Formats: sequence, C-alpha cells, structure tokens
Amino acid sequence: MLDIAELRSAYGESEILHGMSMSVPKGQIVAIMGRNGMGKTTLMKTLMGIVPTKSGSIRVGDKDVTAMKPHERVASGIAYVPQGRMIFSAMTVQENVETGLTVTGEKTVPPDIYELFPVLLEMKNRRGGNLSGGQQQQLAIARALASKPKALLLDEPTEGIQPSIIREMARTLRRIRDERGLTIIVSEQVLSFALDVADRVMVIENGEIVHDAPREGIDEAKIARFLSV
Ligand SMILES: Nc1ncnc2c1ncn2[C@@H]1O[C@H](COP(=O)(O)OP(=O)(O)OP(=O)(O)O)[C@@H](O)[C@H]1O
Repeated sequence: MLDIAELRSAYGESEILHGMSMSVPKGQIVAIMGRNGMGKTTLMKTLMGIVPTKSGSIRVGDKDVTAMKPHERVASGIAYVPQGRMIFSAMTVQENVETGLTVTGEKTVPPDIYELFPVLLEMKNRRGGNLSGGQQQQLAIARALASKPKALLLDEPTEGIQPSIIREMARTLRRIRDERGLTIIVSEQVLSFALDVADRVMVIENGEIVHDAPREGIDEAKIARFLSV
C-alpha cells in the first residue's frame, strides 16, 4: 500500500535519509522507533512532501506521489498528524475537523468520525486550544481522518500524554485500522505503546532502518537496546 524505495532527503546539503526502502501493506500498523534526532520526523515530512525528496520514490497504492505537493499527496490518500499535533487553537473543534474536508469536497463532518471520538462531539463548539493534550491528539487524528486517507502517519502521538490515554489511543488506532483498512505508520519512542499498537516494529538510526521485525515474537530487549544506546 505504502511503498518507499531508495528514498533520500536532505535539509540543504545535509542528507538525513540515506536511501530508505520499506513496503507497508494495507491494514498494517508499523511503529518506527528511534532515539531523538535519528530521522523519524524527517521521514514523515518527506512522505508528506514538506521536506523535498532528493531521489527515490514514494507510492500510495498504485499512485506515485513523489513529485506531488503536500496537498496533492493528501488528496492521493496520505494523512499526517504532526509532532505536537498542530491543531488550530483559536478555531472550534468542529472547524478544526472541517479543515480536513477540503480534499473530499464534503461540507459536513461524517458522523463516523465523531463516533470514534465522542468527546469531540461533546466539545465541538469549544476552541481547540481549550482541550487537554489527549483531546487535542484525538482532534488531530479526527482531522486527519476527515480527508479519508488510505495511509495515516502519526509523529510521536504519545508525547506529553498520560499513560491511561496512551492505552486508549492504541485501542483507537487498531479500531481505525480494522474498520477502515488503513495503513498506519507511527513514529514512537515509548516501547510499551509501540508493542501495544503495532503489527511490526522498525528501528531507525541515522536515517537508515537497522531493524525490522513482526510484533509477534519480537525481541523486546533488542529493541530496548537500540533505544538506549
Ligand atoms: N529543519 C532542519 N534543518 C536542518 N537539519 C534538521 C532540520 N530538522 C531536523 N534536522 C536534523 O535532521 C536529523 C533528524 O531529525 P529528525 O527530527 O528527523 O529526528 P527524529 O528522529 O524525529 O527526532 P525527535 O524524536 O527528536 O523528533 C537531526 O540530525 C536533526 O538535527
């Protein structure tokens, strides 16, 4: 579903991704783990077209999106929940979710989005900035789902969120995957969340994938070593 081949990207002269390849099938949840500065955010931004691709290719289903602008990639089926969530604080919850509708042409938020996140329906007229961290994360995911993606990218969604809410987020992401057949890529530093949510765990170091293993039977100690070095 999401196929990345020999992907290289850079900030100016400084190359961060050095020819990364991965193939994520429909309905799979992949956790991309790695310490600070290893390239997780750069990978997400390159997939979205925010950081330019130097070479290599990105395909969503049968579409090559490598040369597309970010909004065209969203229309082609990739949605992104950035690190820090980046919701619009001054806009209401409903207005925030509606910003995700621009590529679908729908005028109103589909009810199944509020079914996933009932708290957002209760708070739909509140300003985004008045929500708790966990509620803002739900709002950011709801906004991303409003564009009806095939692939959903989440950059460190657990950052600054309480453990009980983190467990609920893992359940919600699996439910989204099950109900919508989405492919989900989540970058993460919290091992317990990655093990809870993912079907497959990858580790990124210095812009390269150094470990790739199915969740089932995973060597947790080995992953922990990568994260602690
Ligand atoms: N705008 C930028 N300009 C230049 N270099 C950058 C920029 N953003 C990130 N980098 C560098 O790219 C490398 C990868 O950073 P990136 O943010 O992708 O890592 P990360 O794994 O997401 O880390 P974190 O967990 O802290 O978000 C780092 O060496 C970082 O210093």
